[in-house]
Amino acid sequence: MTLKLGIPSKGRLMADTMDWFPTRGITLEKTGADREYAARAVGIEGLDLLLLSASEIPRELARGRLHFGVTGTDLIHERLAPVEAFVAEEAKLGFGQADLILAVPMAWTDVRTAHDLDAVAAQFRAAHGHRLRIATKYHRLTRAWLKEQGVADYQIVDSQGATEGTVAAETAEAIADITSTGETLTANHLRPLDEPPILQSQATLWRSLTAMLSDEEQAALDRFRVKLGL
Ligand SMILES: Nc1ncnc2c1ncn2[C@@H]1O[C@H](COP(=O)(O)OP(=O)(O)OP(=O)(O)O)[C@@H](O)[C@H]1O
Ligand SMILES: O=P(O)(O)OC[C@H]1O[C@H](OP(=O)(O)OP(=O)(O)O)[C@H](O)[C@@H]1O
Repeated sequence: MTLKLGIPSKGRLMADTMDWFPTRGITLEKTGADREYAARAVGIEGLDLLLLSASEIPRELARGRLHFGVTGTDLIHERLAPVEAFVAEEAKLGFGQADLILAVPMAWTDVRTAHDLDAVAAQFRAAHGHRLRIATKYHRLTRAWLKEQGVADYQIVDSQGATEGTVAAETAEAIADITSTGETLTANHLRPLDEPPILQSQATLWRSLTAMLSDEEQAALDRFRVKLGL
């Protein structure tokens, strides 16, 4: 058996990951056809490279099917609890920075803080016949943050993409999502609450704490960490 490293299979996160490893002496190369999810690592023995969905990497690390994985802090914290039971952070990679925030319509000029949101949420059900809806794919992190802030009268609406569009589509009144430049929020007439982010995320290299290791894999793991200067 060989050591398994999972990296995001598409987009900026994959490109930036492929640029980061050569700076540490390991080259990651796509192999096969253009759209084939196949790749290999050059410059290190006994390391299999797997291209996976960024959002599935946390689960594969937790199940011990990957020894190492690159994905965002947001996805790890959303999907694994407690994080430290499943993975150890090996290196922050310095890209993929984004904040998980809660945003409301720009027109809600008097909703600036979590406290304001709580006041609106409390009145919302009486006025509209249903609880205030918050669209997000970050269910766990959003619920935990709202609880901490004392906001109770809301419901989560699942949104796996184009979350900023849900307010205009009238399937939610507020959203919790990742933002970096803020352009998507502005374009969709949304504004983050004046609160620190729910979570600050960046692309990170994680090591599985649950993967069983043969002697051979342990040796490959040690070589990998030394090569990366970890
Ligand atoms: N605008 C952004 N700027 C910086 N990082 C971002 C941005 N949007 C998403 N990310 C980060 O990229 C990572 C992966 O996000 P992405 O949405 O591509 O995953 P995914 O949709 O789960 O992937 P897949 O479609 O393969 O399942 C997350 O950790 C996220 O924080
Ligand atoms: O603040 P900004 O720079 O505008 O970036 C924010 C956007 O980036 C991400 O979407 P992405 O395109 O990665 O896909 P998604 O909608 O599937 O999450 C995120 O979900 C926001 O929609």
